Amino acid sequence: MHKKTVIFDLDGTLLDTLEDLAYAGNAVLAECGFPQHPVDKYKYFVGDGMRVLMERIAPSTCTPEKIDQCCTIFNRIYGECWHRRTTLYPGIENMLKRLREKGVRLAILSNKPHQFTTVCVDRFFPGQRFDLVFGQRENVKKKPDPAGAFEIAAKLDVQPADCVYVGDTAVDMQTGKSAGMFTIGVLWGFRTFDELRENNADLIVDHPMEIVDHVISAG
Ligand SMILES: O=C(O)COP(=O)(O)O
Repeated sequence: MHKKTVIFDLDGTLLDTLEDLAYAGNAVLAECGFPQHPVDKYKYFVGDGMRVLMERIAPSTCTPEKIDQCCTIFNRIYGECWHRRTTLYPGIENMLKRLREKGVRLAILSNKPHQFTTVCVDRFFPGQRFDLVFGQRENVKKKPDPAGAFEIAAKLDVQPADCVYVGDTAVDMQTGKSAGMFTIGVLWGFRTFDELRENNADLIVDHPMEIVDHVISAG
């Protein structure tokens, strides 16, 4: 197998963004006078975009208008703290370097708001390592809809079947599968082996170099 394009999820796959996301989420709740959540719970709140994150962390009695207000506050607070505790997972830098050396094209497709996705990539992956970077954009259906994955394949002029989608959640596996891509689930992110397996991951890995091994069949 030599798949020439690899599309990555961002939060929980390339970047450990959990603490900054939880800090911002809890600061929104504090500002609204709502109860906060332990950081680890955010592993399950994150993954379906900012608005769903607000719906999950706020009390279920919140009106859509209140959720709008939470989104506005989150944008402000996360806009200040997004880089404070965020780091690359171990081995990511080397994996990307190896894939690049092998001529593999690299892209990112995240449900993180697009502007935050691009600032994170610029800051943590300087040097234009990616051919395309898409966060959640207006007028493009978010994951698990395959629209963004199809758009990347089309823009890079590759067949979806020649792409690999790498992520850490059910949403990621569903996205890759509905786009007709080979899916790799990673175990260093926010979710479990069982979640990835139940959502039809083609391969589940616990070290980034396993991605290189499986994308580049020989050498
Ligand atoms: O911000 C989110 O909801 C998730 O972002 P991700 O798609 O990069 O995991």
